[in-house]
Amino acid sequence: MESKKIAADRAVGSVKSGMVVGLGTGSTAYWAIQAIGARVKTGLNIQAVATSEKSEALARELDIPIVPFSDIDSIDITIDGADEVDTDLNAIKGGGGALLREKIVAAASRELIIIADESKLVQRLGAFPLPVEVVPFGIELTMKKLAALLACPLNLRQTEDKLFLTDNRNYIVDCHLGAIEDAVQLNQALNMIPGVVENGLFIHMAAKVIVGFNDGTVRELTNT
Ligand SMILES: O=C[C@H](O)[C@H](O)[C@H](O)COP(=O)(O)O
Repeated sequence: MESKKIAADRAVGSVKSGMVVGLGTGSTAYWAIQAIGARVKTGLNIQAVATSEKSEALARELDIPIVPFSDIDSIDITIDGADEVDTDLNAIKGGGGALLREKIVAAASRELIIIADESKLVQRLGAFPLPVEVVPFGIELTMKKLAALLACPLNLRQTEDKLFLTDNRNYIVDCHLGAIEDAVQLNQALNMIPGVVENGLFIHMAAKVIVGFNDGTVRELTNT
């Protein structure tokens, strides 16, 4: 918990009054939303958009002003977690199923900051199963296309005895790829399959990765 929180606290230092802020999803983004909430209570004046129903509910509890997308032109900064991140600042996201909304918000953001504890840092992406969001219609056909492309074990995500549903009422297929050779090509190939809405590869999207370590230190990774 502490290493997630220190990364989140460092990232929230970049949030300034007047900004439109994208709120990420997950147990690391939770700490960023808490830190933003604490600053709102002491006068930080921002507008926010959320990447999941859960993060929106948390933000509202903390009195962070959530605005509809129709009220904003762009997003100044988004702070979000990741399931894996490499030293080129590429990431796998979607362990919590929020990848589609997260990618839409990240793509509309001037700056995406990924926050993570040290366990998320990897040399090569792919040990974490890549989440792919698919529409329920024709799921069997879409999974056959995924199997043909990936040739790896696929899991249609379940929670208890039910299929997991995203906030967009879609399914998640977790793809057990192992080390990904060419993430750019894979990202494109996955999104070409009809029925696939989006996948959890965030390639060349993050401007900065902030990593919290168990010894209490924080490291910032940038591409510059
Ligand atoms: O769908 C969930 C998101 O992509 C999360 O940001 C990601 O799974 C990391 O979550 P956590 O910070 O809980 O490990």
